[in-house]
Amino acid sequence: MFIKNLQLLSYRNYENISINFEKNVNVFMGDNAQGKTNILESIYYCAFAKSHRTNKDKELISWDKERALISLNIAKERLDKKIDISIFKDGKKGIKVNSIKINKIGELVGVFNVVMFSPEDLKIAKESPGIRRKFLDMEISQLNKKYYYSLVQYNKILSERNTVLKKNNAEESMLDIYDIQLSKYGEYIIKQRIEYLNNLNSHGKQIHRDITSGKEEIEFKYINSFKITENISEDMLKALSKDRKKDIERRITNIGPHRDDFSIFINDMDAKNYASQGQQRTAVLTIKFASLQIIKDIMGEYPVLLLDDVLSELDFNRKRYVLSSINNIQTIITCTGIEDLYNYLDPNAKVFKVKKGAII
Ligand SMILES: Nc1ncnc2c1ncn2[C@@H]1O[C@H](COP(=O)(O)OP(=O)(O)OP(=O)(O)O)[C@@H](O)[C@H]1O
Repeated sequence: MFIKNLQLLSYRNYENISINFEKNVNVFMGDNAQGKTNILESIYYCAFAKSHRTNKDKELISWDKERALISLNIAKERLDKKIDISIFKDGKKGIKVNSIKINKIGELVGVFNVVMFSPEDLKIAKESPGIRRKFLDMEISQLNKKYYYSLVQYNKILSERNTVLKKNNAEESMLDIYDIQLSKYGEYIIKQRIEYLNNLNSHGKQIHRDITSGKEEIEFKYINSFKITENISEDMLKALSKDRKKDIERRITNIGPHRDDFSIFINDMDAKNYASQGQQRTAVLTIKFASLQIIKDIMGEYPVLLLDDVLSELDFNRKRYVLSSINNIQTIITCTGIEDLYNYLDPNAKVFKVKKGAII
């Protein structure tokens, strides 16, 4: 799939712009704080109805305006799609797909697939488990609606369970009901995450060898917050029951997929503790390129790749790997200069200059 056109109205520092994209490589070049990331952010928003860098939608609306509008025209192999999103100051949003209003975000997720690589993604390799869970949840949700809905349900039940735990004298009969429901959704979530990591291993291992010229082996391993066997929902139910006293004491649910994690091993060493910054960056690059392949396998076509200011941080070989691996993948790159990319850039690449919310 590829984006044909993007229109922004009152979106951050864009008053009213329309951009026609090249099918392959598009580069947005400009000094800092001119509006390059804002373009990628608005595209990402059309995939998840969420910004990649803020939870406060209000920030996306131009300061002196009441409403922002994003319109994205996408060419897909089967049927072209048009996504229109209005974001209002009071936190509400209106979403249309092919001019038909949708009521649930779940109906949007998966319509348009995207893989974003931004400097914040380095946190996947080195920071807390929540970042890695978020990565898994976003990636799997865009491939599998049932996963998205299961996650929404799981989080709702979890929050209700935690509310009961926060009361003095937690009502145990309520906890019994929540435990059964959590275990049912929990099993599905864990199974899908493990399957995703299997896919990440099957693509990522070769990609990582290619990027590191065979010097490094990578492996991804799911880490459960409780012991699992063939029957995960039963295991989870038992673990919740075993931890009930602790949960009541601490007033929070201590096990479940909301506490799981995954490890990245590079040459059998946990990247979180032992990898250099360069190795962590390469591991994330591998994850992103493997994600592209997983989406292609499942959805039948490549997603759009968004590279936000990450090329300048990569060394010569990695930069070359990226730019030689994006044939047939629409890629939108932001950077402050392209001198060092010229030799590898697709000759048909379209270069846009961004200056103070205007595109040249
Ligand atoms: N709600 C808003 N209304 C108007 N302008 C905004 C709003 N939010 C952010 N901006 C402006 O957008 C600009 C930042 O844009 P962006 O984050 O896309 O920068 P960038 O070109 O990617 O820069 P860098 O290279 O530093 O990452 C700033 O000038 C900021 O003042």
